[in-house]
Amino acid sequence: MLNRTTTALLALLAGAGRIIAPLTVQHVVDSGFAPRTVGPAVAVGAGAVVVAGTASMLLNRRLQDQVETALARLRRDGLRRAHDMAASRFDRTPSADLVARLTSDVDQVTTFLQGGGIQFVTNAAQLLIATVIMCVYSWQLGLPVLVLAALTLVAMLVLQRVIARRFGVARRDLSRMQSAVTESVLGAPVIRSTGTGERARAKLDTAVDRARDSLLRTLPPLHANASLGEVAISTMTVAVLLGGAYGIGGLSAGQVVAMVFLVTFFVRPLQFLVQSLGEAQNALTGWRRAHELATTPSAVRPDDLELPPGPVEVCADRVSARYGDGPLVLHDVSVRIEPGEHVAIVGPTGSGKSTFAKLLTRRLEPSAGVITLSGIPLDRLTTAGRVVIVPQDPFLFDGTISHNVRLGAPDGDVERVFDDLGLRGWLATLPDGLDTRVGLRGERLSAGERQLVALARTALADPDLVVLDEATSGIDPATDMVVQRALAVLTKGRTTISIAHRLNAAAAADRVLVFDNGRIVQSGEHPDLVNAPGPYAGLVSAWRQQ
Ligand SMILES: Nc1ncnc2c1ncn2[C@@H]1O[C@H](COP(=O)(O)OP(=O)(O)OP(=O)(O)O)[C@@H](O)[C@H]1O
Repeated sequence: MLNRTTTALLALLAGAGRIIAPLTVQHVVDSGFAPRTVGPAVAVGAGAVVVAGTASMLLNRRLQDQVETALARLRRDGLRRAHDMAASRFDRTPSADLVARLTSDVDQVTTFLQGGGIQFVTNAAQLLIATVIMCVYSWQLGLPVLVLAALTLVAMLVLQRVIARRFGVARRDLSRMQSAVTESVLGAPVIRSTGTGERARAKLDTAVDRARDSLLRTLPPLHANASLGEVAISTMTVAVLLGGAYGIGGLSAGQVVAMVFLVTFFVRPLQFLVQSLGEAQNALTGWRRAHELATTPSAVRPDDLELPPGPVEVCADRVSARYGDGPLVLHDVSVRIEPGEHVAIVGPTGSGKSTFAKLLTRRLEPSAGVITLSGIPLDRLTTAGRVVIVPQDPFLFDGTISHNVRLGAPDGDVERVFDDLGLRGWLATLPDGLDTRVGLRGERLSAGERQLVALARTALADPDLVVLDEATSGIDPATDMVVQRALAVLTKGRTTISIAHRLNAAAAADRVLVFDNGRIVQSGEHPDLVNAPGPYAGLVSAWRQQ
């Protein structure tokens, strides 16, 4: 409350300080420029300017401080919520949208403030004070000024709409141009090798031209808006002077001059407020989008249960799944996986293997049926650190190998993990061992090496259920052997469900589940299934031919 009062007080001081000048001018004119009034009037005017300047500076600092602190909190809360978000929702939300909410949307507010938006408050105060003083001087002269101001306001708002619409188109064309530039740069090797440079450049030229034209179309209404302010000031000044000259309102010469000044002090903030309206709306939208993320209910519930220690039993009971409103892609899947069992999931492409893995890691919720881990329904469990998925192409952070494996744990443990997984030899081949930098998303490592880092990371997390999506390509035979050895150590004694794309991986599992068309159509040990009639025998013979 006290905070708000101080802010309002500073705004009034900043606004009123500027308006003292016309009053002192009136005093001097009405005294017939008597030397004894000029000195004090100048002193009062100068004092008012200093007070207004100081109040304005304090107000700006105060508002900027408060807003930036709030924005920092918004960013932090938003990121926490993004981390706490249910995996299924996180997967459905485009990552670009989440990133935008925490960066460019929040930046809109800062841009607005730095672009003078913070003077919104001072200008509003100035507008208010100028209106009151004008009406106190003479309502007969104040009234036409207010009527003209209302007409100007309507015209400005109409222009502002046009400006906003044209800027909207310009922003869309600019982002299309940015996408075209990004594609052209990232896809340069493809464009070069396919000899399609001419076509790619033509496409880019069109995007650049369109963005330029759209930006140019925003200029006429912007200029019209600026001119409108000048026309309004001139018209009102003439109205006040004519009114004053004909004695309307019975004003003294000094008061008429002061009124002329006040007209300027009135129209300028009006113009500023209307012009900033669009940016203020943008900033507000940005704020709202970030706020929406920061206040998303957390998916982590305080009454979530912990998994009992030790290897996990997995049970799916008549589970079906679909993506959004689409058709069912898993139908009535029922299976029980023993604690510590290694199960390989195989099947033709599109048969539902990854969908089943997504259900186990809650990146998708079943549309029917229940999945339990060690007897507890999955949606009642907190599984962080206990259930870990190793994807085909794991995400690596831009840092060292050690940083990517550790993610917070002490260094000693990292070395032990590499020893345990038999990866010392591989580490020795790297230029800086554990301190080798992996680059953005691990681009400086090969696909196989990224898998090794992910396996070490998983081993350090020490999970009880490992869901593994076996990498299908990009791994050379030598690295593959190292990966397989590390995998054997990692999965020992842990329940493991791996989506297998190769014969070796399927043959090494305790049991194979064969998916087809969203159903489990075969289940058993590899030697039994190979000789049994069914799709598995076909898959195996296809693998052998490869
Ligand atoms: N995000 C998604 N949105 C909509 N449909 C999807 C999505 N992901 C998968 N599907 C559909 O679900 C079905 C099962 O796909 P899934 O990825 O589970 O198959 P898969 O057996 O893992 O295939 P692959 O071996 O090619 O990875 C397919 O018809 C696929 O088109």
